[in-house]
Amino acid sequence: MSRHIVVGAAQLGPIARSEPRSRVIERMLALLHKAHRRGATLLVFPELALTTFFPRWFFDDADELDGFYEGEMPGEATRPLFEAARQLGIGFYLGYAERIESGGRVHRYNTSILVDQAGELVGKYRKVHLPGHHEHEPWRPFQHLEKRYFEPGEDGFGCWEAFGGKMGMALCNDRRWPETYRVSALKGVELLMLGYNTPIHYPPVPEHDHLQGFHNHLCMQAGAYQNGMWVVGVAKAGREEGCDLLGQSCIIAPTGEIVAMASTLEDELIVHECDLDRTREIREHIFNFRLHRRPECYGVLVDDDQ
Ligand SMILES: NC(=O)N[C@@H](C(=O)O)c1ccc(O)cc1
Repeated sequence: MSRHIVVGAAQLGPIARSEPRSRVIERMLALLHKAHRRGATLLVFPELALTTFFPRWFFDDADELDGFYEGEMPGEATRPLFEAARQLGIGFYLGYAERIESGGRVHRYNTSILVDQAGELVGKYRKVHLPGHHEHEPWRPFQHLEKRYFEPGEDGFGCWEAFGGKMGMALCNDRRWPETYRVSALKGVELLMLGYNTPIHYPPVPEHDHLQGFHNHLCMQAGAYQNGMWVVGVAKAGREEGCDLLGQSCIIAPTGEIVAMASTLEDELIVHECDLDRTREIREHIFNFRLHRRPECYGVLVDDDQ
């Protein structure tokens, strides 16, 4: 089987709070068809791709909050995406807010799924590194209440055999953490998909606002190179409900080089043919984990007593 995958990154422009799921799905279907025409067999959508980035508001009303979550996947609104995937033979990664009831309790996660070219679910990932805060902080111009609205995923990072390779998933803030890439690489991941919603303004440290684009690429390029993997980072971008979100969606080679990048803050498709065997240029040489890694010196990474 060919080790080349034509991958698309489907950046989304802003989604208004009032925009119905059906309209967002239409936008996503347009990108899916376009990606198919350009030969892609895998399309990566952003984090929380079906709604506006709702953690920017404090909600008192549980029903209003629940309106942003999916109780089933596929559900009524998202089924057309699965059907198009099957008809066109193009798989996808999708980020969404997941609400489940289990053990008599409600659980909410910031989740992504991987769907194959037959429209079948391959895997699910629940965000590990939840940023932001838990309580309402009225001093902020907008909230970042991910810690309130989601539980951290307990399954950690995975590796899914699909599309002729080994695929990994992460979400937004995960991309800033080296452990995300290293754990994924140790599990064999060759291509890591990653959706994000990144406000340009960072209320606790506004001195860093002008560095958002730099930090975005810095961590993903370093993660790709230091672990010899392809990274596909996909934004929800533009001015959404008065909040500016970073764009610059990109596809990064295992050498750390950006090989494709979005140039707008709107719905935009970028495509690249990724040769999964290029992971070997790095993994069999400079970052040959078996030969050069020294885990006996890294104990403090996982054990606070060392
Ligand atoms: N959706 C996200 O995970 N966004 C985060 C990121 O871009 O890393 C993030 C982290 C802290 C903030 O105050 C705002 C946004």
